[in-house]
Amino acid sequence: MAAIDSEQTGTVFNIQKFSLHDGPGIRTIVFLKGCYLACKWCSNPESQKTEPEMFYHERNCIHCGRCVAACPIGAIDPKRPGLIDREACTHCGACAQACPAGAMVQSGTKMTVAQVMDELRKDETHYRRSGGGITLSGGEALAQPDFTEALLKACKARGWHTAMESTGIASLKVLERVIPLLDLLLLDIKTFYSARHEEFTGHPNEVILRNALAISELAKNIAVRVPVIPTFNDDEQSIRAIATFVTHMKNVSRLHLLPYHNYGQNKYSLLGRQYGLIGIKPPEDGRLQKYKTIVESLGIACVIGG
Ligand SMILES: C[S@@+](CC[C@H](N)C(=O)[O-])C[C@H]1O[C@@H](n2cnc3c(N)ncnc32)[C@H](O)[C@@H]1O
Ligand code: SF4
Ligand code: SF4
Ligand code: SF4
Repeated sequence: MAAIDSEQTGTVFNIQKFSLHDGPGIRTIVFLKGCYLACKWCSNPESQKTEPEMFYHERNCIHCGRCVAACPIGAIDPKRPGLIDREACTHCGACAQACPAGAMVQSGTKMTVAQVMDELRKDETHYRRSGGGITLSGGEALAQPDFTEALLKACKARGWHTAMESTGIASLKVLERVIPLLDLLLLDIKTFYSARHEEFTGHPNEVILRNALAISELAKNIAVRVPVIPTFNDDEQSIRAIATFVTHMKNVSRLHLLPYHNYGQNKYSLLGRQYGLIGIKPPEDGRLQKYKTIVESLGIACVIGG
């Protein structure tokens, strides 16, 4: 394996330890910032922009004005600190550093591969004992290809199991560098229909579908994941179309149906944004069972949930 670039830098917004999801055993999930899509239901809205962003927790705010004084460009409203001119904001982080109350909190920080590895190594015994490892998530880890490649190489050099949650959006060159470093790829296919994809995620899906076929030649083990989102793809035709597409892919061990949840909804207001799917309820269990039967009828193992 080529030399590992431990000084490669990426923007990370969370390192979540002791996860029992997103791969086998006990895992650490490394969440990277930046995404090509903006799915209306996304539970990690803070992942979508590449740069660090500010969460404003109104209930913690003591209205001391320190963030306003610290901001070098006057982007924070003196009367309502939650009103940040997010277009003008340069992501310098001075407001969060000045806040004494944990009301202004920065999401996203630059880290080197060496710094992330220092964190991951603390749980190495758990990975070894449980057959676990690390999972890259986001955002889209492929949007930071050099960092992702260097981090995966560092993990493989220690013999850890590696996984990545992804939409597979990247150039073929990037895919060829990154995908072979994974023991498991959790690959989202959100819908087969491009116009519907564009309406709900901001982008069409031709590249995603084309890449999925290319990836399936490169990957050791793919678990396809379909977030089942009412008003978007929560119908038999949509699920059958995805599953039929998956029959043309190689190295797929199973397809997961992920029921919609609204766990990330409150984060939208903390970021000064509108949630795109207000009032939508998770799909009913009976419908999910029906979709599972459809997927299995095409010869694909199917699991409801992560
Ligand atoms: C946050 S995404 C990050 C990885 C990558 N961007 C993707 O979409 O595959 C991780 C997983 O969460 C799922 N997800 C995001 N928001 C969800 C929601 N509101 N309900 C159910 N699943 C959701 C995605 O479909 C994906 O499988
Ligand atoms: S991150 Fe910097 S530029 Fe943006 S609001 Fe805070 S202090 Fe102002
Ligand atoms: S520094 Fe923190 S507590 Fe003070 S006004 Fe700003 S957000 Fe509120
Ligand atoms: S692709 Fe993933 S991270 Fe990006 S917006 Fe959609 S669910 Fe969120």
